[in-house]
Amino acid sequence: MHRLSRRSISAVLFHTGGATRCRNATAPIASSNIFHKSGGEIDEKFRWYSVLATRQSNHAKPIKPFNLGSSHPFLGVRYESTAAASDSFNPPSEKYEYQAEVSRLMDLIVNSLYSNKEVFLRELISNASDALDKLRFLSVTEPELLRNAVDLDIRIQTDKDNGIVTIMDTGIGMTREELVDCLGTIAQSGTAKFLKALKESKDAGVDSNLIGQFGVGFYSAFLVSERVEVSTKSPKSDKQYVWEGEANSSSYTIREETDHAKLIPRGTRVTLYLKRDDKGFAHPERIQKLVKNYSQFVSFPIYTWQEKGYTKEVEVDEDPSESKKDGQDDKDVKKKKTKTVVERYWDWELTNETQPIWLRNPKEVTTEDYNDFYKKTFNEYLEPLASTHFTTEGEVEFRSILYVPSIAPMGKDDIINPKTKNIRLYVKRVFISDDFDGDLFPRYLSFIKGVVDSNDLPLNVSREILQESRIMRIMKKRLVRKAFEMINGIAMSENKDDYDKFWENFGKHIKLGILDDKDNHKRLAPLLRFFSSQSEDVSISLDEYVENMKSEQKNIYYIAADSVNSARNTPFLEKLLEKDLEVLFLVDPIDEVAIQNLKEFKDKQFVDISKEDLDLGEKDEDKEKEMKQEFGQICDWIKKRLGEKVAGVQISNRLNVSPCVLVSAKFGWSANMERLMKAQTMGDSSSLDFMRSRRIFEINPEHPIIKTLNAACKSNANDEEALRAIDLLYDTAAVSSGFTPENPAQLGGKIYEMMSMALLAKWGTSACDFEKQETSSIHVPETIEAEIVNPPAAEAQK
Ligand SMILES: Nc1ncnc2c1ncn2[C@@H]1O[C@H](COP(=O)(O)OP(=O)(O)OP(=O)(O)O)[C@@H](O)[C@H]1O
Repeated sequence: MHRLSRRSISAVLFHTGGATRCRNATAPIASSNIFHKSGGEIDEKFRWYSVLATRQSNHAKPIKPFNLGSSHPFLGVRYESTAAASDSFNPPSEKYEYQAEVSRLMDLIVNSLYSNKEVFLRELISNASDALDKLRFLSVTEPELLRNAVDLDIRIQTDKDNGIVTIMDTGIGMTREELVDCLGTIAQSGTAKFLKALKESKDAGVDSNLIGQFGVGFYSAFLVSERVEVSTKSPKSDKQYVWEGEANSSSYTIREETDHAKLIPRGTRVTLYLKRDDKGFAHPERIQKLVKNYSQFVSFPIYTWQEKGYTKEVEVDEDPSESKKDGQDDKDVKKKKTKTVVERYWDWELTNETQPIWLRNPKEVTTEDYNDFYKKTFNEYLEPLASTHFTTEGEVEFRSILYVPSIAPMGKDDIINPKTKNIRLYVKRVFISDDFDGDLFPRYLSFIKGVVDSNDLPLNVSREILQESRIMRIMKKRLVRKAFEMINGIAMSENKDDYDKFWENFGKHIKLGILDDKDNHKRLAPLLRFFSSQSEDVSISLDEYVENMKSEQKNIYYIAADSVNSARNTPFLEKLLEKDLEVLFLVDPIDEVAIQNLKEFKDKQFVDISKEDLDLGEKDEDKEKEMKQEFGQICDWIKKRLGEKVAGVQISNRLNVSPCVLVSAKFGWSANMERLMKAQTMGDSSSLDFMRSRRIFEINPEHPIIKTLNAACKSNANDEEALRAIDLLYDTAAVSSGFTPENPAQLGGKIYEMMSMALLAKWGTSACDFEKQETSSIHVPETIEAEIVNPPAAEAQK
């Protein structure tokens, strides 16, 4: 008989010119049809045939795990490689090109990803489970979809002799169009994410962990298979179709299934013809182990085809001459002799736990179970930071398990993207949706993952109905409260690292919550963390700050800056450090707005120490009066010189080292905010001018510069040098107070000018003379040398 190899099949291509479906902008391949030569003996062809296990024993009767019903398509069937299989005539196949991305992915899967191959089973089971979910969901409004009375389950059968694994489901199946759409293109997020992560991966080689993290969906079948066949029947179509693809091929074929032995009432059968080195996956025990490991929490029963055995007694024929005793005849001896034998048979075995974990009693579920469920449900690689399992009763009843992931989602946009598919909503165990737009959690808590199962919502619920639903609103409130309890649990935990991790990953979300959710300020505020003047390396909570407050201290002080380093060195801190008052350092751009929104914590007002009217609780009216008398004139003189640049000049109560500082108006932008707003205008900050807050110039009356200027003002208010010193003082104060100088080059010029004046005064020689001198011959007088080592300004700073 003519033997037709697969290679020769693909070579037998006939151009028919018939209608060919070809998608994705790839050039249509000429309508090529593959004919399986009638009567040809083809190795790879397998036929389904029924083998009902013979169960004769009345001893250990095998227990059937469930009643399949006679119409079940997969009842006790197994593959057999047989030549007789090719008797039927296969209809023409249509050939399609994969979308470019799929080709790239396939190439990667086949040629680069060697480790973690076993995830193929997880991916295919997950697809089967999704297909069953879809069917169950649609059948709520279209009960006729379930007209073929087959159970909703997944069955995995192996043929270890031939290296074949088959995953079958009775789910929604696919029409011909859906086959092209789903198994030739990448539209869905998981695989697209994988490709993106791969692209972003710095090293040119492939990180084998990525596949474990993301999965590559259906295409992972090619991790282990040289050929994949998907035979599928949708209730929307009268016909069953077969998709066939090979590793290392840029195209696939689709044909109609005509072999009656292979027809199924509904669902999908994925047949994997394993690569030579991967045939080990076709061992029934290995598949069983993988199902237990990866798909324990799939909410449909998963059966695997297992060899079983039971013992029975059988009679043994013996040689009568050996055992016959006097008076016994042959018959008596035979009757008594039996032996125990093991009878082998094959049957389906339920391999997973079908009661959803959230329906179980929390006391019986271990942390490991929760973590496994999390990883498997959300395709996560790392364990969650925390989880909570609860049932709410009363007005609305629902069960839920929520998780805090251990890392923030990749990509900057995710922080404000509430469409995360992180919450899976079930109604009476039927999966309804994971597509929520802030309906169950506010956007700042969109990182929370979990499942919610309610008996109170209608099954045929649309998004619009969900949004309007009072039940959803109540659910949202309770879920948010539980999420806060869970996060608080991390904060309270003895393991400080956990909260540090949480804060690093989701601190921004919490701050966003302060802006977005006024009603929950009381829950959000204790979660905030900041560095402070007394804790520069370890961030502290507001509770810790309040506990650490001085008895007479009324306010919570803060300064916003671009880094801890700038905050630590700001002149605004001087007096507070001296008085041992703690100051929070707000170094994240969102911090300042968040704190301004919060306004107070435990009845203590937040006070920006860079703003006017700073009250440090030490009012001495007599001293103030005295100071005003002594320095009132210089204040007016400086204001006159600076004109519109400042709204006023005042004697400062916050300085003890610096000569002056530029403070912002109470309700205006701080220097930090001005810098941030300017950065957002991308260069053109003219529109911001009117938004700038008025600035107040504060002077330190104890500082030698101010004292000297005070004397100059009193003796000659028109002294040019003194007036220029005021200009420089203003520019320098602006810089040290965190403002951007208006004219940096001019400021540089002023500093150089002052430097030359100072040098000339000290060295008593002109620059020209200085240049003329040999460096080695410069004589530094002893007194000056001492001053350089320990300059007067430095002494003042001490
Ligand atoms: N057993 C199946 N029954 C019905 N449709 C299926 C089945 N397997 C795959 N599909 C269809 O093929 C599509 C692509 O599958 P694939 O596994 O590549 O991605 P996905 O399941 O959508 O996403 P992900 O794997 O990231 O969860 C699915 O969305 C589904 O529409």
